[in-house]
Amino acid sequence: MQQLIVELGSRSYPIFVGSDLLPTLANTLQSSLNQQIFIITNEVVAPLYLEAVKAQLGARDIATFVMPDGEAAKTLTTWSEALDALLATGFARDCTVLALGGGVVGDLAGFVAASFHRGVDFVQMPTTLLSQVDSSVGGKTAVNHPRGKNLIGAFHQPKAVLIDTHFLTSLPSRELSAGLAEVIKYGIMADAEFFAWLEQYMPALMALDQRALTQAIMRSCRCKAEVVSDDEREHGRRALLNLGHTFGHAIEKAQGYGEWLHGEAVAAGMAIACDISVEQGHMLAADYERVLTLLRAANLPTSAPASMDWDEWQQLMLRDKKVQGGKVRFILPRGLGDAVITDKVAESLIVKAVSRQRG
Ligand SMILES: NC(=O)c1ccc[n+]([C@@H]2O[C@H](COP(=O)([O-])OP(=O)(O)OC[C@H]3O[C@@H](n4cnc5c(N)ncnc54)[C@H](O)[C@@H]3O)[C@@H](O)[C@H]2O)c1
Ligand SMILES: O=C(O)C(=O)C[C@@H](O)[C@H](O)[C@H](O)COP(=O)(O)O
Ligand SMILES: [Zn+2]
Repeated sequence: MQQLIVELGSRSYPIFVGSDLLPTLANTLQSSLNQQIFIITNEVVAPLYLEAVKAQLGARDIATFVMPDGEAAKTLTTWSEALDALLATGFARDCTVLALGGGVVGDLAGFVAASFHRGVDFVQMPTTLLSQVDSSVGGKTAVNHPRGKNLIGAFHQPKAVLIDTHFLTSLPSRELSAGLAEVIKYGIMADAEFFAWLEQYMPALMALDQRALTQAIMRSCRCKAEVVSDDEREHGRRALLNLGHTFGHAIEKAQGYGEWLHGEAVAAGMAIACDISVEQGHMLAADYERVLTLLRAANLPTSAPASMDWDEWQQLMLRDKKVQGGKVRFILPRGLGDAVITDKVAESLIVKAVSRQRG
């Protein structure tokens, strides 16, 4: 098992990464779990892993909320139902909310933990690649709104994150690819060497090679942890983790939550951001081609759906949480391993980039 720490002073927490952590779960999480544990999971993950997790928690008081599957369930309605179930347990403020599932479960459970009794302990057991490399770390919790993605939520850091790569053995390949989009994101925005490593190891990652997966997860979590430690509440550089998301969130909303997976939409969004950067004379055309090649090697889309017109793009992007003074702020790469936050992008470049079709 490997471990790293998200440094946040008195709220610092460990991330444990390994390939068979379930049997020693209680030991590993001993200091992070309370006596009363409210597990939030979903209808797909529960039959696969819930009993095994409960069996490891020993003589604790355990209650469970099983939510519907999918992005469409990341709503205030599900959040409210989870809170009803939690209130019905009679659990007190010293309970732990444990998220067992992908990013949808984690984001919703985190918001339940942030709001129950004004905030209780939260532990993440992410079961998708995307949640293991990104959403379980950093404390962004949220639900979607018909007007846009993640519009309602809170910052609420977990007490611990337990990443078991064994979970990935049951993950559908489309979901694996979606997770790889966020992995590739770290390479583009912050780490050119990691990007080159991914070019070499993408076939191994797609084949679920355990060594390669562990390395990719560790490097991704290290990158995210470092950014979060530096700027927990996104006053500045944390926004770089949003590379591809201004476009991606617009795609997810426009297509109907769950039609495009989050990672797929982010992949297309990153291709658009790189395209703009090339047009602005920053990213080299050759590096842009490397990005497209790597996204394709991970079976990810590299262009937006043709059905979206410019009015829809504009409307949706203006609801992005990075908007300041009525201006949309974009995360644009300057080259591989480097990105900036900017509101200085000619509209014509954006129109061109979102409507360019590459198949
Ligand atoms: N909070 C953050 O910092 C952050 C970061 C990135 C993404 N997100 C959010 O995360 C969400 C996407 O997360 P996701 O990609 O994990 O999607 P998801 O949670 O919908 O999981 C993907 C699918 O895989 C299933 N699944 C989960 N674990 C499985 C397993 N081990 N075996 C088989 N099936 C399994 C799920 O039931 C679901 O059908 C989005 O809502 C996105 O906005 C949040
Ligand atoms: O942790 C962050 O910060 C991120 O931006 C990570 C993103 O991958 C993630 O999708 C996040 O939920 C997006 O945040 P939002 O503030 O744009 O809703
Ligand atoms: Zn994301």
